[in-house]
Amino acid sequence: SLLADNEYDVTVWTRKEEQAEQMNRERKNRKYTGDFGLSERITATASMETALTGATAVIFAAPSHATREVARLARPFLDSDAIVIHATKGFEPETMKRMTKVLAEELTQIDPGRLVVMSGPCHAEELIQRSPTTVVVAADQLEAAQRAQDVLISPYFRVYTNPDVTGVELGGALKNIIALGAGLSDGLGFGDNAKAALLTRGLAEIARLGVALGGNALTFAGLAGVGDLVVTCTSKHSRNWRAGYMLGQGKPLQEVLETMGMVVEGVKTTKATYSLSQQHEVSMPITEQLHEVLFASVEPQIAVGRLMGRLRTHEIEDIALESAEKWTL
Ligand SMILES: NC(=O)C1=CN([C@@H]2O[C@H](COP(=O)(O)OP(=O)(O)OC[C@H]3O[C@@H](n4cnc5c(N)ncnc54)[C@H](O)[C@@H]3O)[C@@H](O)[C@H]2O)C=CC1
Ligand SMILES: O=C(CO)COP(=O)(O)O
Repeated sequence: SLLADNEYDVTVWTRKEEQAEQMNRERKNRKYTGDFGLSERITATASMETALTGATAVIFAAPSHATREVARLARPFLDSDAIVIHATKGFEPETMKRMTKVLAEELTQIDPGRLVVMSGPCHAEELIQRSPTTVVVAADQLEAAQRAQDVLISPYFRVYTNPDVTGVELGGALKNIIALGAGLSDGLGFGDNAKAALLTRGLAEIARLGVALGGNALTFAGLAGVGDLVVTCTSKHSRNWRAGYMLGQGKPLQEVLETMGMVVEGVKTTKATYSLSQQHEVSMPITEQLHEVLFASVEPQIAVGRLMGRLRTHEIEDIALESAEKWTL
């Protein structure tokens, strides 16, 4: 809808023929955006060839576990000059690869430096209402990020550029873990103090892993870091928060995922991130305890006790070290 407002003709690809037919017939995407009317500029199709023939800009927005499969379907029809943007927030589950890596491996006709990631605080439910929204686009090549910015920017959608592809992708993926934790905290009946703690200490561990994997620390203070963390931990639209809330109320994971019926990226991301943190020897206590709750049947209350009872430590190690003389560390 944003692109249609920007006066582009838009083709939405969906794997389900009946969904494409319903969208074209009723001019609504009932399951996902309810009664919101779709612009005449939008057409849906289940044919990748129809979707991509003549396309100058392509946005991949499948869940992370499906991105490789969708990219493989797209490869034969994608023009090598097209600007390719992805909006997926997660890792490939088995390989723990970031989405630009997966796309680079599959879309071999596209120069990897021109692959763009879009991330930041943006719930579709609000964007479709044209509520003011800001995001960041990152690519190795500035010209690619600027082309994406050009296509997407609108009076209600402000788009910033950033050269830090790694940081922007990691911020978008890792915030989902903390959103699960924030939901869980609310589901357990804890207050705003607990949620603020999760957000702040969550950001600290996101940035620790992000920097270890090559991201810029400042990116995590931006839209793809703290911005997305705030929206996803506090919004009623957040699926990850809602899933966490149900877990906090004592529902088993399988039941939570079935009730949601939509992708909850944070679950698979917790597994992948826990492995990455072990591999890179980065301390991620919140991720570790959430991993225990999700995959080792540890009771949330026990996990909270373990987090609160950890060995006492400095808030910011670097500042403590700078003050070593004063403090005689
Ligand atoms: N919903 C939102 O506001 C935002 C979502 N995202 C990201 O976008 C990605 C998708 O999320 P949503 O659209 O919200 O999820 P969703 O669960 O609402 O929709 C996912 C769509 O992907 C389709 N799909 C699932 N497996 C597929 C496969 N193997 N091949 C083709 N299509 C497949 C489903 O049929 C469904 O239409 C996620 O990575 C999410 O983090 C990013 C920013 C905002
Ligand atoms: O990434 C999002 C908003 O920026 C969507 O988050 P949820 O998956 O938690 O709904």
